[in-house]
Amino acid sequence: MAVNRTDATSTTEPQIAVDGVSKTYRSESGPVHALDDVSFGVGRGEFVSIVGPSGSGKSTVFRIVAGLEAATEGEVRVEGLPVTGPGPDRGMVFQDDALFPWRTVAKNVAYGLEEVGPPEGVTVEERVDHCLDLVGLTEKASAYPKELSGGQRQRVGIARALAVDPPILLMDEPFGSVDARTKASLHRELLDIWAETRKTICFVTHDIEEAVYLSDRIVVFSGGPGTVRDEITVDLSRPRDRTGDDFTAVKRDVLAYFEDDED
Ligand SMILES: Nc1ncnc2c1ncn2[C@@H]1O[C@H](COP(=O)(O)OP(=O)(O)OP(=O)(O)O)[C@@H](O)[C@H]1O
Repeated sequence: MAVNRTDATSTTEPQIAVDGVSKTYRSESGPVHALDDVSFGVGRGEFVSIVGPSGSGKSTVFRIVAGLEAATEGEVRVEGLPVTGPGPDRGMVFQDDALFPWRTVAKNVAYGLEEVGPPEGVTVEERVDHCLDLVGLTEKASAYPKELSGGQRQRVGIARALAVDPPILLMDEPFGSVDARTKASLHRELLDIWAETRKTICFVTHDIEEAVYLSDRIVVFSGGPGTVRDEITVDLSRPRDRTGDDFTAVKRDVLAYFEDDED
């Protein structure tokens, strides 16, 4: 079950509310304080990126929002209801595409639908076809993951997350391991999908240019333990020109937070 329905709060709060979240891991070498009193919100239909140095808790907060990990203190609410585990309201895309090698592309995309069923009025096959079309992989439906490029595998991961039609897409460094050119085309495709589906996207990256290119807003983390250092609204029209003066100025603003970081 995704949420605990006994604790609904005000409807005026953002769709995703990360509220005073701290996280301490218990490891063999002692406790690791990964997050300290982290709060931020993500509005419905918004594209928000979390950036920060390595080890600042970006993946940890992602996993807590996804419901894969519990907060030590504080809570995450989605639509006002505390997250207690993963749910079909939050699709996840990871850096490691985590596809099933023994399943075809179509069967990988169908995976989540086998549990929750297709959206009303369509069959599993129609839904899979639609999602493969969204990511431009229709002709690879019968291929196996090993027959795909890294960028194509990430597209399958996105199609799989979209298949159950979650209102929220959580993405943890999804393009971290693809080359720069593929990354740029995946960026354009993701923005097209976002514009078409109006999903809320929460995106973790350490690539500042990627964050400025994609996001409405950037939440800047600082490390040791992870805290929210600032939030930057990216007030640039789309499509964005990575070489433009405005773009470069925002990038410089975000970079400035990293330059005086100890990391
Ligand atoms: N399962 C775990 N057990 C113990 N410590 C952990 C665990 N997962 C993460 N940590 C620690 O928590 C801190 C935050 O890690 P996290 O992976 O969230 O950072 P990050 O910002 O995503 O880093 P990166 O950009 O390098 O992926 C780090 O000090 C890390 O070593």
